[in-house]
Amino acid sequence: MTPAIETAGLTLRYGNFTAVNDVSLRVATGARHALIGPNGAGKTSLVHTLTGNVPATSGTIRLGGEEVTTLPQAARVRRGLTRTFQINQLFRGLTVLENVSLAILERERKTRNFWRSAAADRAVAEEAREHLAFVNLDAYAARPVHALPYGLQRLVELAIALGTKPRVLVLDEPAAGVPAAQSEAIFERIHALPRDLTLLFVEHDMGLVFRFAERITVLVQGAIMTEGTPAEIQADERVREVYLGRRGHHAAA
Ligand SMILES: Nc1ncnc2c1ncn2[C@@H]1O[C@H](COP(=O)(O)OP(=O)(O)OP(=O)(O)O)[C@@H](O)[C@H]1O
Repeated sequence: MTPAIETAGLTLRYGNFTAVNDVSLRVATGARHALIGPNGAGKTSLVHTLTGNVPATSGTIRLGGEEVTTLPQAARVRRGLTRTFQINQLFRGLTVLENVSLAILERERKTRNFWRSAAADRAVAEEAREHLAFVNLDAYAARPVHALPYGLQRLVELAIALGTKPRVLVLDEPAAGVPAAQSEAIFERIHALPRDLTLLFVEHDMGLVFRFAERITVLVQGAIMTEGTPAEIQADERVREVYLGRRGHHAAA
């Protein structure tokens, strides 16, 4: 089966520094695939190139078999590759419902001639409410985003991403900065996403990674060190060494 994402020799340089080094990654359709590695390993840089925030220096990126290497981010989103929005990208003064509705409106405006009408507005609000119900935020729909606790704002990010109708969702530390009890709740919602939606996520908490990932790629100094099932990665001496710090500190230096 054609992978949801496939990169070949993907490289990203910042000046003389190679942040992503010759990465050939395959993410299967419907996968729950985690990207892990010590601080500074290049995880976020790899996400940036995949989603089109930063152009790759060399190599290729395919989305469902179609090459998207040089497409801008918005064009990749239209093809179904979405990255969760960061909190600072939310319209914090607008309500939760308005934020999710805007993502849907943007999608509709881009994909077909979408004339504003009462019926269209109703359809958008209805879909937005469905996404909010999915992340258990129905009760917060009318609140301004800034009034929500941080953990709930992160769930708004997820609802907004769903508003783009993704086929592949890339999540860069979806629960970072959130108290442990709430990060469980965020991952529980991510876990409940439809099985045909491919998930690639960066996560530091190994407990969450081993519970929710089915496939794990380990990145060290910009390159793939190994890839495997959670059991394989857990048993891998080299991975342990990286996380115990010796090579990890070196990598982060
Ligand atoms: N815009 C930039 N210009 C120059 N170097 C950068 C830039 N962005 C990141 N880097 C460097 O690239 C390396 C990889 O950073 P990146 O943020 O991708 O790692 P990471 O694995 O996501 O780390 P963390 O787990 O700490 O978030 C780091 O050494 C970082 O300092």
